[in-house]
Amino acid sequence: MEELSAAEPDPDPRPARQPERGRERGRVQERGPDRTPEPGRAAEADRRPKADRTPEADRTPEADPRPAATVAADEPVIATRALTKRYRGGQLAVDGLDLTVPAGSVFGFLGPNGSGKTTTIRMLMGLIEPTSGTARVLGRPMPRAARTVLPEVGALIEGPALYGFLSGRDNLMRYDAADPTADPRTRRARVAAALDRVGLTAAAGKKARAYSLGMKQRLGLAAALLRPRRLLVLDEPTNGLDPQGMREIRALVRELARDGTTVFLSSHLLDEIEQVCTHAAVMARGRLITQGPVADLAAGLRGRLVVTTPDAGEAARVLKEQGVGDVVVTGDRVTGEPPEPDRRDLADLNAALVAAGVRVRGFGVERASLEEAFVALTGEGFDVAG
Ligand SMILES: Nc1ncnc2c1ncn2[C@@H]1O[C@H](COP(=O)(O)OP(=O)(O)OP(=O)(O)O)[C@@H](O)[C@H]1O
Repeated sequence: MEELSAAEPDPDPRPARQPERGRERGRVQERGPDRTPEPGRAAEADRRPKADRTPEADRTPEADPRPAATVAADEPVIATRALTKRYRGGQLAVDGLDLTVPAGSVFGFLGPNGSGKTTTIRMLMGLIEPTSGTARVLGRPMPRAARTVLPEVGALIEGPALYGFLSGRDNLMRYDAADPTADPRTRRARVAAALDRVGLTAAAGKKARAYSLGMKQRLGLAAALLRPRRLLVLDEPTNGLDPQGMREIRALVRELARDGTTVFLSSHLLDEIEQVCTHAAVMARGRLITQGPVADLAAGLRGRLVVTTPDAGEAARVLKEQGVGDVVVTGDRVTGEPPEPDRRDLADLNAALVAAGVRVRGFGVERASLEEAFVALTGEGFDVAG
């Protein structure tokens, strides 16, 4: 959809599909002028020295006139407590969610289709009211503090709403002009900097309808970056992109994070989370399964023993004899569950293989993947078809 859509009166509108994006899944066109934080709108970032800023906790948020940017440095950028959404039809989409997104993290919000990711994001952005529970973004309660919080947040929820008949540059000029706090005298420079940031300078004069999906996503990011943001919320930012487009968006996200912006991105792609994120939360059927640093999520799991050998059959026999479980032979690879470290040393396993005349080319333990962690935690596969 290229045109800005008008706000829908229904507080829980169920999404229209976006045919041009070729998505398999329907979603709301969130970026209507009244419904989504305008990418071009932002308040001045707080420039007071840190020492002048006091923690939020002892203040009444409503009575507090300070901008959201004064949130204490160690306070989570997003914190929800028992956040719950039951849609009018009775569907429990989000069930008692306690989410903590640390400042400075690239936080992956992972879950199969229908697990409640978009519903959570819509509550965080103040687009829909929770049924119960609370959500704080940049230290302020949402949706109550949306007016002060949203200017600090750049959001790309589904594809960006663009005017196809305008060039990329003119689309950004429009977004910037919609920001009452944006100085028109510096508009051109701001737009040029944002285009440069996302690598669209060369294509800035082209009409947006001629942009590839990846270019449209980048233009959406540029719109979100017209002003400095403390938090970027990206809903499935690489969905529908080709591998090159995915790489570009991921590189951009990493770069933004290096500059100190907290990035909250939803995805149903496990490897994307592993590649880009420092932290992650895993959702299934509206409930939080786990959250924490990505490195820790799979660390609790034992990896799989992998032996590469031209003598796979013999190796499998020896490994079973040595107490290795679930031995699987695939070509010249033999894998299995290593015995508990206190029962058998890996060096002894290797020695046993060699003693039996197995020619070992490779021997090691492969780290468990996030996917294995997910399967272990939920007892079910990570089925993206939901
Ligand atoms: N407006 C609505 N009215 C009724 N049910 C809804 C509405 N929006 C979402 N749901 C339901 O709530 C559940 C969670 O949906 P949600 O879109 O939040 O999940 P998701 O993890 O973002 O999935 P996807 O990636 O497929 O969008 C699903 O069962 C969905 O059908």
